[in-house]
Amino acid sequence: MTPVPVSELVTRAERWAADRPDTLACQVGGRAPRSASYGEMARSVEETAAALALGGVRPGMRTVLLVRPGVELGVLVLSLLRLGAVPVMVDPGLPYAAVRRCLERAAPEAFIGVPLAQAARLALGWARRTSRVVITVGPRRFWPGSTLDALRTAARDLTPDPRAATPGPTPAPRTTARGAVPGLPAPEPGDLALIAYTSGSTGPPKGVPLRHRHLTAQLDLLAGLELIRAGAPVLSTFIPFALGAAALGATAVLPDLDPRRPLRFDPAALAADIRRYRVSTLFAAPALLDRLARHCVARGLVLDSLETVAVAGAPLPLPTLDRVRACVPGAARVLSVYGATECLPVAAIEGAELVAAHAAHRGAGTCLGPPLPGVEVRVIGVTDGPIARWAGNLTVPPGTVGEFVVSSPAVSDPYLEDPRATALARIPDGDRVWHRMGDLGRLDEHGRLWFAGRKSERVRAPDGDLYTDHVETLLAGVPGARRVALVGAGPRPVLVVEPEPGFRRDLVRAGILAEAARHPRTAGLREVLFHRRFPVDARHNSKIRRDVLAAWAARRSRGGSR
Ligand SMILES: Nc1ncnc2c1ncn2[C@@H]1O[C@H](COP(=O)(O)OP(=O)(O)OP(=O)(O)O)[C@@H](O)[C@H]1O
Repeated sequence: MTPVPVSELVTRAERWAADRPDTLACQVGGRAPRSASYGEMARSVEETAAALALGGVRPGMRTVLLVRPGVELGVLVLSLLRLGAVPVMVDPGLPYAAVRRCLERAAPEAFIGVPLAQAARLALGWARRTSRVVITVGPRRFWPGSTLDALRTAARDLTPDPRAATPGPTPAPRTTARGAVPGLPAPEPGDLALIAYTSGSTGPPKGVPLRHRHLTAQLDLLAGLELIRAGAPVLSTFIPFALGAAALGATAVLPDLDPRRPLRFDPAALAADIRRYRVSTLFAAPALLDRLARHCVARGLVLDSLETVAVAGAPLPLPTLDRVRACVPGAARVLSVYGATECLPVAAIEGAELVAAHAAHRGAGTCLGPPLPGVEVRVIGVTDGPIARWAGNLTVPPGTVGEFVVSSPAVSDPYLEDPRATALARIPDGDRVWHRMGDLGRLDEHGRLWFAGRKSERVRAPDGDLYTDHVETLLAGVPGARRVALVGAGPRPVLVVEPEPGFRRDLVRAGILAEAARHPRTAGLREVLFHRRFPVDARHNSKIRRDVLAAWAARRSRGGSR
Protein backbone atom coordinates (compact mmCIF):
# COMPACT_ATOMS: atom_id res chain seq x y z
CA MET A 1 0.00 0.00 0.00
CA THR A 2 1.15 3.57 -0.62
CA PRO A 3 2.74 5.03 2.53
CA VAL A 4 1.94 8.64 1.53
CA PRO A 5 0.26 10.65 4.29
CA VAL A 6 -2.93 11.02 2.30
CA SER A 7 -6.15 11.53 4.21
CA GLU A 8 -6.17 9.51 7.43
CA LEU A 9 -9.49 8.12 6.26
CA VAL A 10 -7.81 6.68 3.22
CA THR A 11 -4.61 5.55 4.91
CA ARG A 12 -6.56 3.81 7.62
CA ALA A 13 -8.83 2.10 5.09
CA GLU A 14 -5.72 1.09 3.13
CA ARG A 15 -4.12 -0.31 6.25
CA TRP A 16 -7.17 -2.54 6.67
CA ALA A 17 -6.88 -3.54 3.03
CA ALA A 18 -3.28 -4.59 3.57
CA ASP A 19 -3.93 -6.42 6.85
CA ARG A 20 -7.26 -8.05 6.05
CA PRO A 21 -7.94 -7.83 2.32
CA ASP A 22 -10.76 -10.38 2.46
CA THR A 23 -12.82 -8.62 5.14
CA LEU A 24 -15.97 -7.11 3.68
CA ALA A 25 -15.69 -3.31 3.50
CA CYS A 26 -19.11 -2.69 2.03
CA GLN A 27 -22.32 -4.64 1.81
CA VAL A 28 -25.23 -3.12 -0.09
CA GLY A 29 -28.58 -4.32 1.26
CA GLY A 30 -32.06 -4.21 -0.20
CA ARG A 31 -33.25 -6.03 -3.28
CA ALA A 32 -30.01 -5.83 -5.28
CA PRO A 33 -27.32 -6.86 -2.79
CA ARG A 34 -23.69 -6.29 -3.70
CA SER A 35 -20.53 -6.39 -1.67
CA ALA A 36 -16.85 -5.48 -1.86
CA SER A 37 -13.92 -6.58 0.30
CA TYR A 38 -11.26 -4.19 1.58
CA GLY A 39 -8.87 -5.60 -1.01
CA GLU A 40 -11.35 -5.03 -3.84
CA MET A 41 -12.17 -1.53 -2.61
CA ALA A 42 -8.46 -0.62 -2.43
CA ARG A 43 -7.89 -1.82 -6.01
CA SER A 44 -10.98 0.00 -7.18
CA VAL A 45 -9.88 3.20 -5.42
CA GLU A 46 -6.47 3.00 -7.04
CA GLU A 47 -7.99 2.52 -10.49
CA THR A 48 -10.66 5.17 -9.99
CA ALA A 49 -8.20 7.76 -8.68
CA ALA A 50 -6.12 7.23 -11.81
CA ALA A 51 -9.27 7.55 -13.94
CA LEU A 52 -10.33 10.76 -12.22
CA ALA A 53 -6.84 12.20 -12.60
CA LEU A 54 -7.00 11.37 -16.28
CA GLY A 55 -10.36 13.12 -16.47
CA GLY A 56 -8.78 16.30 -15.12
CA VAL A 57 -9.48 16.10 -11.39
CA ARG A 58 -6.54 17.66 -9.54
CA PRO A 59 -5.45 17.96 -5.90
CA GLY A 60 -7.33 20.73 -4.12
CA MET A 61 -10.07 20.75 -6.76
CA ARG A 62 -13.51 21.13 -5.26
CA THR A 63 -15.65 18.35 -6.65
CA VAL A 64 -19.40 17.88 -6.38
CA LEU A 65 -20.34 14.25 -5.98
CA LEU A 66 -23.96 13.32 -6.66
CA VAL A 67 -24.07 9.55 -6.84
CA ARG A 68 -26.51 7.14 -5.19
CA PRO A 69 -25.30 5.38 -2.04
CA GLY A 70 -23.48 2.18 -2.87
CA VAL A 71 -20.03 0.72 -3.41
CA GLU A 72 -19.39 3.23 -6.21
CA LEU A 73 -20.03 6.23 -3.96
CA GLY A 74 -17.63 4.91 -1.32
CA VAL A 75 -14.98 4.25 -3.95
CA LEU A 76 -15.40 7.73 -5.43
CA VAL A 77 -15.11 9.53 -2.09
CA LEU A 78 -11.99 7.59 -1.13
CA SER A 79 -10.52 8.14 -4.59
CA LEU A 80 -11.07 11.90 -4.40
CA LEU A 81 -9.51 12.08 -0.94
CA ARG A 82 -6.61 9.96 -2.12
CA LEU A 83 -6.03 12.39 -4.98
CA GLY A 84 -6.22 15.32 -2.59
CA ALA A 85 -9.34 16.61 -4.36
CA VAL A 86 -12.07 18.07 -2.14
CA PRO A 87 -15.52 16.42 -2.25
CA VAL A 88 -18.42 18.85 -1.83
CA MET A 89 -21.06 16.91 0.11
CA VAL A 90 -24.38 18.64 -0.47
CA ASP A 91 -27.61 17.06 0.83
CA PRO A 92 -29.59 15.83 -2.20
CA GLY A 93 -32.88 16.17 -0.30
CA LEU A 94 -32.66 19.97 -0.07
CA PRO A 95 -34.96 22.08 -2.23
CA TYR A 96 -33.38 22.58 -5.66
CA ALA A 97 -32.76 26.29 -5.10
CA ALA A 98 -30.98 25.51 -1.81
CA VAL A 99 -28.72 22.99 -3.58
CA ARG A 100 -27.88 25.64 -6.17
CA ARG A 101 -27.10 28.18 -3.46
CA CYS A 102 -24.83 25.71 -1.63
CA LEU A 103 -22.98 24.92 -4.83
CA GLU A 104 -22.62 28.57 -5.82
CA ARG A 105 -20.74 29.23 -2.57
CA ALA A 106 -18.50 26.19 -3.03
CA ALA A 107 -17.75 27.13 -6.68
CA PRO A 108 -16.72 23.55 -7.56
CA GLU A 109 -14.53 23.05 -10.58
CA ALA A 110 -15.45 19.39 -11.02
CA PHE A 111 -18.88 17.78 -11.12
CA ILE A 112 -19.24 14.02 -10.82
CA GLY A 113 -22.78 12.74 -10.94
CA VAL A 114 -25.34 10.28 -12.21
CA PRO A 115 -27.26 11.30 -15.37
CA LEU A 116 -30.09 12.87 -13.34
CA ALA A 117 -27.60 15.08 -11.48
CA GLN A 118 -25.99 16.07 -14.78
CA ALA A 119 -29.38 17.06 -16.15
CA ALA A 120 -29.96 19.14 -13.00
CA ARG A 121 -26.57 20.77 -13.48
CA LEU A 122 -27.73 22.07 -16.83
CA ALA A 123 -31.42 22.66 -16.19
CA LEU A 124 -31.21 24.05 -12.66
CA GLY A 125 -27.80 25.70 -12.89
CA TRP A 126 -26.13 23.55 -10.23
CA ALA A 127 -22.46 24.64 -10.34
CA ARG A 128 -22.91 25.17 -14.05
CA ARG A 129 -20.77 28.30 -14.23
CA THR A 130 -17.79 26.91 -12.34
CA SER A 131 -17.57 23.21 -13.16
CA ARG A 132 -15.23 22.62 -16.06
CA VAL A 133 -14.47 18.95 -15.40
CA VAL A 134 -17.66 16.94 -15.88
CA ILE A 135 -17.71 13.19 -15.28
CA THR A 136 -20.85 11.12 -15.61
CA VAL A 137 -21.36 8.00 -13.56
CA GLY A 138 -23.53 6.00 -15.97
CA PRO A 139 -24.42 6.81 -19.57
CA ARG A 140 -23.69 10.32 -20.88
CA ARG A 141 -26.34 11.99 -22.98
CA PHE A 142 -26.43 15.54 -24.34
CA TRP A 143 -24.10 17.11 -21.75
CA PRO A 144 -20.34 17.50 -22.22
CA GLY A 145 -17.52 15.66 -20.43
CA SER A 146 -16.53 12.02 -20.05
CA THR A 147 -18.00 8.98 -18.42
CA LEU A 148 -16.31 7.30 -15.48
CA ASP A 149 -16.36 3.98 -17.36
CA ALA A 150 -14.48 5.45 -20.32
CA LEU A 151 -11.91 7.07 -18.04
CA ARG A 152 -11.40 3.81 -16.17
CA THR A 153 -10.79 1.96 -19.41
CA ALA A 154 -8.33 4.61 -20.55
CA ALA A 155 -6.54 4.58 -17.20
CA ARG A 156 -6.27 0.78 -17.31
CA ASP A 157 -4.71 0.99 -20.75
CA LEU A 158 -2.11 3.43 -19.42
CA THR A 159 -1.31 1.41 -16.32
CA PRO A 160 0.74 -1.72 -16.90
CA ASP A 161 -0.62 -4.77 -15.16
CA PRO A 162 2.12 -5.80 -12.69
CA ARG A 163 1.15 -9.48 -12.88
CA ALA A 164 1.80 -9.45 -16.59
CA ALA A 165 5.07 -7.55 -16.16
CA THR A 166 6.64 -9.64 -13.43
CA PRO A 167 5.42 -13.15 -12.93
CA GLY A 168 6.50 -14.66 -9.63
CA PRO A 169 6.01 -13.96 -5.95
CA THR A 170 7.09 -10.27 -5.85
CA PRO A 171 4.94 -8.16 -8.10
CA ALA A 172 6.37 -4.92 -9.43
CA PRO A 173 5.00 -1.79 -7.73
CA ARG A 174 1.84 -0.65 -9.49
CA THR A 175 1.48 2.82 -10.86
CA THR A 176 -0.51 4.47 -8.10
CA ALA A 177 -3.09 7.17 -8.45
CA ARG A 178 -0.59 9.69 -7.15
CA GLY A 179 1.78 8.39 -9.76
CA ALA A 180 -0.86 9.29 -12.30
CA VAL A 181 -0.45 12.95 -11.34
CA PRO A 182 3.33 13.15 -11.02
CA GLY A 183 5.00 15.97 -9.15
CA LEU A 184 1.94 16.95 -7.12
CA PRO A 185 2.44 17.01 -3.36
CA ALA A 186 0.47 14.67 -1.11
CA PRO A 187 -2.22 16.33 1.04
CA GLU A 188 -1.06 17.33 4.51
CA PRO A 189 -3.15 17.26 7.69
CA GLY A 190 -3.70 21.00 7.26
CA ASP A 191 -5.01 20.67 3.69
CA LEU A 192 -8.68 20.97 2.92
CA ALA A 193 -10.27 17.49 2.85
CA LEU A 194 -13.94 18.11 2.09
CA ILE A 195 -16.77 20.60 2.25
CA ALA A 196 -19.82 19.54 4.23
CA TYR A 197 -22.93 21.58 4.95
CA THR A 198 -24.98 22.19 8.06
CA SER A 199 -28.39 20.62 7.69
CA GLY A 200 -30.18 23.93 7.26
CA SER A 201 -32.71 23.36 10.02
CA THR A 202 -32.60 26.96 11.26
CA GLY A 203 -31.83 28.78 8.00
CA PRO A 204 -29.99 28.17 4.74
CA PRO A 205 -27.29 25.46 5.04
CA LYS A 206 -23.81 26.81 5.68
CA GLY A 207 -20.69 25.39 4.01
CA VAL A 208 -18.31 23.78 6.50
CA PRO A 209 -14.72 23.30 5.28
CA LEU A 210 -13.08 20.32 7.02
CA ARG A 211 -9.34 19.76 6.81
CA HIS A 212 -7.72 16.32 6.95
CA ARG A 213 -6.77 16.94 10.58
CA HIS A 214 -10.44 17.62 11.43
CA LEU A 215 -11.46 14.28 9.92
CA THR A 216 -8.70 12.54 11.86
CA ALA A 217 -9.90 14.19 15.09
CA GLN A 218 -13.49 13.11 14.34
CA LEU A 219 -12.36 9.55 13.75
CA ASP A 220 -10.33 9.51 16.97
CA LEU A 221 -13.22 10.92 19.01
CA LEU A 222 -15.62 8.40 17.47
CA ALA A 223 -13.14 5.57 18.11
CA GLY A 224 -13.14 6.60 21.80
CA LEU A 225 -16.88 5.87 21.93
CA GLU A 226 -16.16 2.23 21.02
CA LEU A 227 -19.14 2.05 18.71
CA ILE A 228 -17.37 0.08 16.04
CA ARG A 229 -15.37 -3.14 16.18
CA ALA A 230 -13.04 -4.03 13.34
CA GLY A 231 -14.72 -6.55 11.08
CA ALA A 232 -18.16 -5.93 12.55
CA PRO A 233 -21.10 -4.93 10.30
CA VAL A 234 -22.21 -1.32 10.78
CA LEU A 235 -25.36 0.16 9.25
CA SER A 236 -25.67 3.94 9.11
CA THR A 237 -28.73 5.64 7.68
CA PHE A 238 -26.52 8.72 7.24
CA ILE A 239 -24.20 7.69 4.43
CA PRO A 240 -21.07 9.79 5.24
CA PHE A 241 -20.80 7.90 8.55
CA ALA A 242 -20.53 4.68 6.57
CA LEU A 243 -17.22 5.98 5.19
CA GLY A 244 -15.94 6.47 8.72
CA ALA A 245 -16.79 2.82 9.32
CA ALA A 246 -14.38 1.87 6.52
CA ALA A 247 -11.56 3.74 8.25
CA LEU A 248 -12.29 1.84 11.45
CA GLY A 249 -12.08 -1.55 9.75
CA ALA A 250 -15.79 -2.34 9.90
CA THR A 251 -18.15 -3.59 7.20
CA ALA A 252 -20.42 -0.76 6.08
CA VAL A 253 -23.89 -2.18 5.39
CA LEU A 254 -25.69 0.27 3.10
CA PRO A 255 -29.47 0.12 3.38
CA ASP A 256 -31.86 0.62 0.48
CA LEU A 257 -32.68 4.19 1.46
CA ASP A 258 -33.22 7.28 -0.67
CA PRO A 259 -31.01 10.04 0.83
CA ARG A 260 -33.42 12.58 -0.66
CA ARG A 261 -36.24 11.23 1.51
CA PRO A 262 -34.59 9.22 4.28
CA LEU A 263 -37.74 8.85 6.38
CA ARG A 264 -39.65 7.13 3.58
CA PHE A 265 -37.68 3.91 3.95
CA ASP A 266 -39.36 0.54 4.24
CA PRO A 267 -38.89 -0.52 7.89
CA ALA A 268 -39.45 -4.19 7.03
CA ALA A 269 -36.58 -4.08 4.51
CA LEU A 270 -34.30 -2.26 6.97
CA ALA A 271 -35.06 -4.78 9.72
CA ALA A 272 -34.43 -7.59 7.23
CA ASP A 273 -31.01 -6.12 6.30
CA ILE A 274 -30.05 -5.76 9.96
CA ARG A 275 -30.91 -9.42 10.58
CA ARG A 276 -29.54 -10.81 7.36
CA TYR A 277 -26.15 -9.14 7.63
CA ARG A 278 -25.94 -9.53 11.42
CA VAL A 279 -25.45 -5.78 11.89
CA SER A 280 -23.87 -5.08 15.26
CA THR A 281 -23.87 -1.25 15.23
CA LEU A 282 -26.72 0.87 13.94
CA PHE A 283 -26.40 4.65 13.46
CA ALA A 284 -29.63 6.54 12.86
CA ALA A 285 -31.43 9.80 13.45
CA PRO A 286 -34.24 9.70 16.03
CA ALA A 287 -37.18 9.86 13.58
CA LEU A 288 -35.81 6.99 11.48
CA LEU A 289 -35.09 4.92 14.53
CA ASP A 290 -38.57 5.57 15.86
CA ARG A 291 -40.10 4.33 12.63
CA LEU A 292 -37.98 1.18 12.65
CA ALA A 293 -38.66 0.52 16.34
CA ARG A 294 -42.44 0.96 15.92
CA HIS A 295 -42.34 -1.61 13.14
CA CYS A 296 -40.39 -4.08 15.27
CA VAL A 297 -42.39 -3.55 18.46
CA ALA A 298 -45.70 -4.05 16.61
CA ARG A 299 -44.44 -7.44 15.40
CA GLY A 300 -42.56 -8.49 18.50
CA LEU A 301 -39.36 -8.47 16.48
CA VAL A 302 -36.01 -8.37 18.30
CA LEU A 303 -33.00 -7.30 16.26
CA ASP A 304 -30.79 -9.76 18.05
CA SER A 305 -27.46 -9.00 16.33
CA LEU A 306 -27.41 -5.38 17.52
CA GLU A 307 -24.83 -4.57 20.19
CA THR A 308 -24.90 -0.79 19.84
CA VAL A 309 -27.44 1.71 18.58
CA ALA A 310 -26.08 5.23 18.17
CA VAL A 311 -28.55 8.08 17.73
CA ALA A 312 -27.57 11.54 16.54
CA GLY A 313 -28.91 14.62 14.81
CA ALA A 314 -31.65 15.71 17.22
CA PRO A 315 -32.69 15.07 20.83
CA LEU A 316 -33.57 11.45 21.56
CA PRO A 317 -37.13 11.41 22.94
CA LEU A 318 -37.76 9.01 25.81
CA PRO A 319 -40.70 7.25 24.09
CA THR A 320 -38.37 6.51 21.15
CA LEU A 321 -35.67 5.26 23.49
CA ASP A 322 -38.19 2.97 25.21
CA ARG A 323 -39.32 1.55 21.87
CA VAL A 324 -35.73 0.99 20.74
CA ARG A 325 -34.85 -0.80 23.95
CA ALA A 326 -37.82 -3.08 23.42
CA CYS A 327 -36.49 -4.34 20.10
CA VAL A 328 -32.78 -4.81 20.85
CA PRO A 329 -31.18 -7.41 23.15
CA GLY A 330 -31.14 -6.43 26.83
CA ALA A 331 -27.34 -6.10 26.84
CA ALA A 332 -27.25 -3.76 23.81
CA ARG A 333 -26.06 -0.16 24.34
CA VAL A 334 -28.17 2.70 23.08
CA LEU A 335 -26.03 5.81 22.87
CA SER A 336 -27.16 9.34 22.11
CA VAL A 337 -24.33 11.27 20.44
CA TYR A 338 -24.40 15.07 20.40
CA GLY A 339 -22.50 17.19 17.91
CA ALA A 340 -22.76 19.40 14.85
CA THR A 341 -21.34 19.45 11.36
CA GLU A 342 -18.81 22.05 12.56
CA CYS A 343 -17.62 19.92 15.51
CA LEU A 344 -18.47 16.27 15.68
CA PRO A 345 -18.82 14.60 18.17
CA VAL A 346 -19.12 16.71 21.36
CA ALA A 347 -20.80 14.56 24.03
CA ALA A 348 -22.52 11.21 24.47
CA ILE A 349 -24.76 9.45 26.95
CA GLU A 350 -25.93 5.86 27.41
CA GLY A 351 -29.67 5.23 27.25
CA ALA A 352 -29.91 3.89 30.81
CA GLU A 353 -28.25 7.02 32.21
CA LEU A 354 -30.50 9.19 30.07
CA VAL A 355 -33.61 7.54 31.52
CA ALA A 356 -32.34 7.96 35.09
CA ALA A 357 -31.37 11.60 34.49
CA HIS A 358 -34.81 12.40 33.10
CA ALA A 359 -36.63 10.68 35.92
CA ALA A 360 -34.68 12.82 38.40
CA HIS A 361 -35.03 16.12 36.50
CA ARG A 362 -38.31 16.28 34.59
CA GLY A 363 -38.66 19.35 32.44
CA ALA A 364 -34.93 20.07 32.44
CA GLY A 365 -34.57 19.26 28.75
CA THR A 366 -32.55 16.36 27.31
CA CYS A 367 -29.40 15.10 29.02
CA LEU A 368 -26.55 14.88 26.50
CA GLY A 369 -23.91 13.44 28.84
CA PRO A 370 -20.45 14.83 29.61
CA PRO A 371 -18.18 16.29 26.92
CA LEU A 372 -15.91 13.65 25.37
CA PRO A 373 -12.24 13.56 26.40
CA GLY A 374 -10.40 16.25 24.46
CA VAL A 375 -13.53 18.36 23.99
CA GLU A 376 -14.13 21.41 26.17
CA VAL A 377 -17.60 22.92 26.56
CA ARG A 378 -18.47 26.20 28.31
CA VAL A 379 -21.82 27.93 28.74
CA ILE A 380 -22.09 31.63 27.90
CA GLY A 381 -24.89 34.16 28.36
CA VAL A 382 -27.55 34.23 25.65
CA THR A 383 -27.00 36.91 23.02
CA ASP A 384 -27.96 37.00 19.37
CA GLY A 385 -25.10 39.19 18.17
CA PRO A 386 -21.46 38.41 17.40
CA ILE A 387 -18.82 38.25 20.15
CA ALA A 388 -15.52 39.71 19.01
CA ARG A 389 -13.21 37.91 21.47
CA TRP A 390 -13.27 35.59 24.44
CA ALA A 391 -13.54 37.10 27.93
CA GLY A 392 -13.91 35.38 31.28
CA ASN A 393 -17.15 37.20 32.07
CA LEU A 394 -18.97 35.64 29.09
CA THR A 395 -19.72 32.47 31.05
CA VAL A 396 -22.83 32.08 33.18
CA PRO A 397 -22.84 30.68 36.76
CA PRO A 398 -22.89 26.85 36.92
CA GLY A 399 -26.37 25.40 36.38
CA THR A 400 -27.66 28.46 34.50
CA VAL A 401 -29.05 28.07 30.98
CA GLY A 402 -26.91 29.71 28.32
CA GLU A 403 -25.41 28.90 24.93
CA PHE A 404 -22.93 26.01 24.56
CA VAL A 405 -19.56 26.91 23.11
CA VAL A 406 -17.11 24.18 22.13
CA SER A 407 -13.37 23.93 21.65
CA SER A 408 -11.99 20.69 20.22
CA PRO A 409 -9.54 19.47 17.57
CA ALA A 410 -12.56 18.68 15.41
CA VAL A 411 -13.83 22.30 15.22
CA SER A 412 -13.91 23.13 11.50
CA ASP A 413 -12.70 26.16 9.60
CA PRO A 414 -14.91 29.25 9.30
CA TYR A 415 -17.97 28.92 7.08
CA LEU A 416 -17.49 29.04 3.36
CA GLU A 417 -17.94 32.53 1.92
CA ASP A 418 -20.15 33.58 4.82
CA PRO A 419 -18.38 36.08 7.10
CA ARG A 420 -21.65 37.11 8.74
CA ALA A 421 -22.54 33.58 9.83
CA THR A 422 -18.92 33.02 10.89
CA ALA A 423 -18.92 36.14 13.07
CA LEU A 424 -22.07 34.86 14.78
CA ALA A 425 -20.66 31.38 15.36
CA ARG A 426 -17.04 31.92 16.38
CA ILE A 427 -15.27 33.51 19.36
CA PRO A 428 -11.50 33.91 18.91
CA ASP A 429 -9.54 33.15 22.08
CA GLY A 430 -5.78 33.53 21.63
CA ASP A 431 -4.55 30.59 19.61
CA ARG A 432 -7.83 28.73 19.81
CA VAL A 433 -11.40 29.38 18.82
CA TRP A 434 -14.76 28.66 20.44
CA HIS A 435 -17.57 27.41 18.22
CA ARG A 436 -20.99 28.69 19.28
CA MET A 437 -23.39 25.77 18.90
CA GLY A 438 -26.52 27.91 18.65
CA ASP A 439 -27.88 25.47 21.26
CA LEU A 440 -29.06 26.44 24.71
CA GLY A 441 -28.56 24.39 27.82
CA ARG A 442 -26.65 24.04 31.04
CA LEU A 443 -23.94 22.01 32.72
CA ASP A 444 -25.06 20.05 35.79
CA GLU A 445 -23.12 19.24 38.95
CA HIS A 446 -21.80 16.02 37.34
CA GLY A 447 -20.39 17.95 34.39
CA ARG A 448 -23.15 16.69 32.04
CA LEU A 449 -24.70 18.87 29.36
CA TRP A 450 -28.46 19.38 29.27
CA PHE A 451 -30.00 20.53 26.00
CA ALA A 452 -32.78 23.12 26.36
CA GLY A 453 -33.42 23.93 22.69
CA ARG A 454 -32.02 25.90 19.77
CA LYS A 455 -31.22 29.52 20.52
CA SER A 456 -33.06 30.81 17.47
CA GLU A 457 -36.16 28.79 18.41
CA ARG A 458 -36.62 30.08 21.95
CA VAL A 459 -40.05 31.65 22.41
CA ARG A 460 -39.88 35.22 23.67
CA ALA A 461 -43.07 35.09 25.77
CA PRO A 462 -44.11 38.17 27.77
CA ASP A 463 -43.26 36.43 31.09
CA GLY A 464 -39.80 35.38 29.92
CA ASP A 465 -38.14 33.11 27.40
CA LEU A 466 -39.43 29.56 26.97
CA TYR A 467 -37.05 26.86 25.75
CA THR A 468 -38.48 24.29 23.37
CA ASP A 469 -36.90 21.19 24.88
CA HIS A 470 -37.91 22.14 28.44
CA VAL A 471 -41.52 22.15 27.31
CA GLU A 472 -41.58 19.38 24.72
CA THR A 473 -39.94 16.74 26.93
CA LEU A 474 -42.69 17.28 29.52
CA LEU A 475 -45.40 16.61 26.95
CA ALA A 476 -43.74 13.72 25.10
CA GLY A 477 -45.72 10.53 25.51
CA VAL A 478 -49.20 12.06 25.86
CA PRO A 479 -51.44 9.47 24.16
CA GLY A 480 -52.32 10.41 20.59
CA ALA A 481 -49.49 12.96 20.23
CA ARG A 482 -46.66 11.64 18.09
CA ARG A 483 -44.65 14.82 18.58
CA VAL A 484 -45.28 18.18 20.24
CA ALA A 485 -43.47 21.37 19.22
CA LEU A 486 -43.44 24.67 21.05
CA VAL A 487 -43.37 27.67 18.72
CA GLY A 488 -44.02 31.38 19.03
CA ALA A 489 -46.89 32.82 17.03
CA GLY A 490 -45.40 36.27 17.55
CA PRO A 491 -44.99 36.53 21.34
CA ARG A 492 -47.76 33.93 21.96
CA PRO A 493 -46.49 30.47 22.79
CA VAL A 494 -48.37 27.78 20.87
CA LEU A 495 -48.17 24.01 21.23
CA VAL A 496 -48.34 22.26 17.88
CA VAL A 497 -49.23 18.59 17.95
CA GLU A 498 -48.46 16.03 15.27
CA PRO A 499 -51.20 13.49 15.96
CA GLU A 500 -51.01 9.72 15.87
CA PRO A 501 -53.59 8.32 13.45
CA GLY A 502 -56.84 7.04 14.95
CA PHE A 503 -57.08 9.39 17.95
CA ARG A 504 -59.80 11.97 18.53
CA ARG A 505 -58.26 15.42 18.44
CA ASP A 506 -60.43 16.85 21.20
CA LEU A 507 -59.22 14.08 23.50
CA VAL A 508 -55.59 14.59 22.49
CA ARG A 509 -55.91 18.34 23.11
CA ALA A 510 -57.44 17.67 26.52
CA GLY A 511 -54.60 15.26 27.33
CA ILE A 512 -51.96 17.82 26.33
CA LEU A 513 -53.56 20.60 28.37
CA ALA A 514 -54.01 18.32 31.39
CA GLU A 515 -50.34 17.30 31.29
CA ALA A 516 -49.25 20.90 30.74
CA ALA A 517 -51.27 21.99 33.76
CA ARG A 518 -49.29 19.62 35.99
CA HIS A 519 -45.98 21.47 35.57
CA PRO A 520 -45.25 25.07 36.55
CA ARG A 521 -43.24 25.59 33.38
CA THR A 522 -46.10 24.64 31.06
CA ALA A 523 -49.16 25.47 33.16
CA GLY A 524 -49.67 28.78 31.36
CA LEU A 525 -49.78 27.21 27.88
CA ARG A 526 -53.30 27.19 26.51
CA GLU A 527 -53.14 27.25 22.73
CA VAL A 528 -52.95 23.90 20.89
CA LEU A 529 -52.89 23.43 17.12
CA PHE A 530 -52.69 20.21 15.09
CA HIS A 531 -50.37 19.76 12.14
CA ARG A 532 -50.60 16.51 10.21
CA ARG A 533 -46.90 16.15 9.40
CA PHE A 534 -44.22 18.42 10.84
CA PRO A 535 -41.78 20.09 8.45
CA VAL A 536 -38.32 18.61 9.12
CA ASP A 537 -34.71 18.97 7.95
CA ALA A 538 -33.66 17.33 4.70
CA ARG A 539 -30.79 15.29 6.11
CA HIS A 540 -32.09 13.55 9.21
CA ASN A 541 -35.83 14.22 8.84
CA SER A 542 -35.69 14.55 12.62
CA LYS A 543 -35.12 18.22 13.40
CA ILE A 544 -38.45 20.00 13.51
CA ARG A 545 -38.40 23.16 11.36
CA ARG A 546 -39.90 25.28 14.13
CA ASP A 547 -39.36 28.47 12.10
CA VAL A 548 -41.64 27.10 9.37
CA LEU A 549 -44.11 25.78 11.93
CA ALA A 550 -44.17 29.13 13.76
CA ALA A 551 -45.09 31.00 10.56
CA TRP A 552 -47.79 28.41 9.88
CA ALA A 553 -49.10 28.70 13.46
CA ALA A 554 -49.22 32.50 13.24
CA ARG A 555 -51.28 32.32 10.03
CA ARG A 556 -53.48 29.58 11.37
CA SER A 557 -54.26 31.09 14.74
CA ARG A 558 -54.89 34.51 13.16
CA GLY A 559 -57.44 32.81 10.92
CA GLY A 560 -59.07 31.42 14.07
CA SER A 561 -59.39 27.82 12.85
CA ARG A 562 -58.03 25.47 15.47
N1 LIG B 1 -27.87 14.10 20.39
C1 LIG B 1 -28.41 15.28 20.14
N2 LIG B 1 -29.29 15.81 20.99
C2 LIG B 1 -29.84 17.02 20.79
N3 LIG B 1 -29.61 17.76 19.70
C3 LIG B 1 -28.74 17.30 18.81
C4 LIG B 1 -28.10 16.04 18.97
N4 LIG B 1 -27.28 15.87 17.92
C5 LIG B 1 -27.40 16.96 17.15
N5 LIG B 1 -28.29 17.82 17.67
C6 LIG B 1 -28.73 19.11 17.09
O1 LIG B 1 -28.23 19.22 15.78
C7 LIG B 1 -27.45 20.41 15.64
C8 LIG B 1 -26.37 20.21 14.63
O2 LIG B 1 -26.96 19.91 13.40
P1 LIG B 1 -26.29 20.13 12.01
O3 LIG B 1 -24.84 20.34 12.13
O4 LIG B 1 -26.74 19.01 11.17
O5 LIG B 1 -26.93 21.41 11.40
P2 LIG B 1 -27.90 22.49 12.00
O6 LIG B 1 -27.19 23.23 13.08
O7 LIG B 1 -29.19 21.84 12.37
O8 LIG B 1 -28.10 23.34 10.70
P3 LIG B 1 -28.24 24.92 10.54
O9 LIG B 1 -27.12 25.55 11.34
O10 LIG B 1 -28.07 25.06 9.07
O11 LIG B 1 -29.60 25.25 11.04
C9 LIG B 1 -26.94 20.67 17.03
O12 LIG B 1 -26.55 22.01 17.18
C10 LIG B 1 -28.15 20.29 17.86
O13 LIG B 1 -29.10 21.32 17.88
